[in-house]
Amino acid sequence: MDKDKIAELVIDAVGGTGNIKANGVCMTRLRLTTRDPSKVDDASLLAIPGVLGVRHRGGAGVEVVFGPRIVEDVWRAFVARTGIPPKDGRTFFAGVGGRAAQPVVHSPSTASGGRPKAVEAPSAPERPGGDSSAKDVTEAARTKGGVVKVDSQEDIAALVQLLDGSAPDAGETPRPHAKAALLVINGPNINMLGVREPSIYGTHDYHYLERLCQKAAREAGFATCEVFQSNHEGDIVDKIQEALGAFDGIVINPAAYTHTSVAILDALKAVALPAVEVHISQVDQREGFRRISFVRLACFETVAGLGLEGYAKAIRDLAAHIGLG
Ligand SMILES: O=C1C[C@@](O)(C(=O)O)C[C@@H](O)[C@@H]1O
Repeated sequence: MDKDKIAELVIDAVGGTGNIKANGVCMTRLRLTTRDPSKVDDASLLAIPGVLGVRHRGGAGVEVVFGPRIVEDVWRAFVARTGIPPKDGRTFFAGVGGRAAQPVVHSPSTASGGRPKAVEAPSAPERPGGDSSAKDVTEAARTKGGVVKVDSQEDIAALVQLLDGSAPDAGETPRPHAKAALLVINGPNINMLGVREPSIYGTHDYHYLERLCQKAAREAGFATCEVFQSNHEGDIVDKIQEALGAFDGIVINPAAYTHTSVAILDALKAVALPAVEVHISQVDQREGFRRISFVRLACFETVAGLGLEGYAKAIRDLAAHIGLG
């Protein structure tokens, strides 16, 4: 949908221009201060295309969460329509098209820190290129194209929060998208479940996995779940690209492409949807080449070695990550 139309719908849903006292924008959110917060219609806001959530701050503050790519366009249209200048006269941030690679936490499920944990072998995997720290990304944000400004502790904290997928600040009330859609992607030979190496991958067939994912998605609060499988790298890249704007998160088992595909990594980075990597087997305890995962660099968590049940965990963790439930 056109950003101007989205801005118009936002303005209507918060009670019209007359109800808006101040506005601002951060990397992911349109931040408004209202005159009468009771006029804010959360359901209408959540129904607007591109809106990922609504958060209330203090008595009169409301934040409409869009995500890093579209928020600034919507905000510009919003300012043009309302004529209300930004609160502090500055824009915040734009132009980082995707999340940075997240370090995978290789720890038991009691890992601390409030963010989803990886369920993986305890040994550190080899990862091509290494991790990007938030500091590196912040620096990149300053120097690369399309960037407006990242110059305060608050900006950096917000950037870290986005990269980290960490919990919202105390006092905020996360309200997830009313119709969250999940995409589960499976790579080559996963359609051979039940037949292929049952001692490693179990005896259940692919149809069983599809049903398991559908059930887990429903229970986790997703409104829809598509389970996709392909033996072809390009088809998986196409599917990931098509997910932009159509799905709220991805659970992916790239199978053998895990260990080889920069193209799938790049597609995941391009769409920047929250993603979980899942493997049926304990990849870190098998042949050396299975310890390399390219896609891991674009996923906030890896679940491995839990059999097909690992998909259910990945789906639950993704749901928690995007604020469902
Ligand atoms: O096909 C697969 C399946 C797999 O991704 C798993 O789910 O354990 C592990 C990969 O190494 C392998 O190529």
